[in-house]
Amino acid sequence: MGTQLFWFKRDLRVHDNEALSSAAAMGAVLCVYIVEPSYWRCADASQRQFDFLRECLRDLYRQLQALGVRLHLLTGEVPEVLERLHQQLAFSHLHSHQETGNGMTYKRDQAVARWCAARGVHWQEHVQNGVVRRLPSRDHWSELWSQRMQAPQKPVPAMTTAPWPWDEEGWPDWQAWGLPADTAAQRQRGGRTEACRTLHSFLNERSAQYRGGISSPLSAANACSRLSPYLSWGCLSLREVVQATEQALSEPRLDAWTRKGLSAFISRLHWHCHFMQKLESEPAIETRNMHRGYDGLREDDFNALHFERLCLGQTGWPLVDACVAMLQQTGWLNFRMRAMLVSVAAYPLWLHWQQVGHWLARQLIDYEPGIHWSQMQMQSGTTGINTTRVYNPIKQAQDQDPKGIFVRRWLPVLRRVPDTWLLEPWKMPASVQAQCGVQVGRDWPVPVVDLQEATRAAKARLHARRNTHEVRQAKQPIIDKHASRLRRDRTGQASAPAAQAQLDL
Ligand SMILES: Cc1cc2nc3c(=O)[nH]c(=O)nc-3n(C[C@H](O)[C@H](O)[C@H](O)COP(=O)(O)OP(=O)(O)OC[C@H]3O[C@@H](n4cnc5c(N)ncnc54)[C@H](O)[C@@H]3O)c2cc1C
Repeated sequence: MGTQLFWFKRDLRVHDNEALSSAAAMGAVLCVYIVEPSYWRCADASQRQFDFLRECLRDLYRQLQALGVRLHLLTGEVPEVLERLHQQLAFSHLHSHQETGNGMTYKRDQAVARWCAARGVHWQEHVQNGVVRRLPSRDHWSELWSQRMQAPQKPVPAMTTAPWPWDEEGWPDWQAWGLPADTAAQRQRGGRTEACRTLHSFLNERSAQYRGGISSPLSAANACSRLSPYLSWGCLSLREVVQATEQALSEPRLDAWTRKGLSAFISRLHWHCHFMQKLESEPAIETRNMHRGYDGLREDDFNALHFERLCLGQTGWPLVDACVAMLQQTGWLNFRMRAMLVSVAAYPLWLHWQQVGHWLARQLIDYEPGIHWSQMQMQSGTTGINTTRVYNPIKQAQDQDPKGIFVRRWLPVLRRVPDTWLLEPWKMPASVQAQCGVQVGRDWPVPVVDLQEATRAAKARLHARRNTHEVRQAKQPIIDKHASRLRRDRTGQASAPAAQAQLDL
């Protein structure tokens, strides 16, 4: 066999890396990571993700070094880089994982396939998780997912390497690309070492808080597993997380509360691939409504002021603005708060999901296009197959942050506002404003719309569309293509098949 080229994508680990094991079994391997300027120019990419990736690659470099193999970094568009490399070193096989990425990576992979065909290079794309390429029907998808998750993990392979034909390249300078600077000072650190530490602390120390702790933004940062960025970048395989959790569940002394929490956690790992499968099966949902009957609903009404207030965290609704502040600093939010942000954007602010989705994606260090765009559409009411969920940010604050601890933590300006006015500071009488030193209009914005009125109007517009004959008629094919065939009970256990399962919040 000739030289095997291994192309790391979002699978930044050597353990349980099916594609790497397969390449190593076929001969001497050259391992590359290609930094693609056109990817980083996409509207859903950001410097905080770029910085996180760099940490992942540093860690991967050390993992490979321990195997006597070097990770080579290259910068450029993938087909051009492959062409340059191939001229120096005629590799026979290209190995990678299948990727369910954004529109740019989808087109890039098509270009790579054409390049491989033209050069006679055999491209082996391996399965990475529970997402099935060219899935004919959703009917048996869950069984396939379980089979893949139960398969044995691939051990770290023994490897031989080939001589590298070029000088080593350095890490590219983000600023030199002229892209906006964006760092998240309190974000998680990248790399498998951190990923394993996080998995270990979740399973051994934090999982008792999972049940009951994941909805409030106060407890969620510790109660949630925090594995999302490591799963998105492939520092951990989904299978190893599923199997480690099952191992923890098999511990006879585990209490019932933690057991239920861990079962619910496994059901979310299932949802990880369930949502990604939607984008894999229909890449267009990144750019257009899943249900075309909702086309034109919000597109022409885009309000730049509403969008600016959302992105700056100046909507005037304290829980929303506190979530934006946390997101800017950490690159992470729990599910309920993400859903609330999108609901506020989609209903009272009446913003189309695409611009909001790009902004939110750039904030997230765990950005996973398949989950993200499916969730954006679901929370905006354009899938046509999910119940409309509208989150009232004032009620959410009463339920999830009743003492205002989270809001005051992330919005120092509100620290001296008395509890009575904390959820609606713009209603504070002038005397209270003077007492606490917060002047409405100067220190705190008045919301751009009346929450109740704007939400009522938005729901009415959406429901008017939903109730038309054409929209109802077009629902079934979407259910057939995308809906889960499992109904889950509150613990996340799969039970009887259902036309459309909803995520337990
Ligand atoms: C508008 C919106 C956008 C989102 N964008 C992303 C995204 O880009 N990347 C991403 O990983 N998650 C996304 N989610 C889902 C969810 O919010 C995050 O997975 C979760 O907050 C990550 O934290 P965790 O790993 O601690 O979660 P845990 O509760 O510990 O869950 C473990 C894992 O299960 C998966 N998971 C959990 N909840 C969901 C869900 N609702 N749908 C699909 N998979 C889930 C994730 O892989 C997660 O890492 C989004 C949700 C919404 C509402």
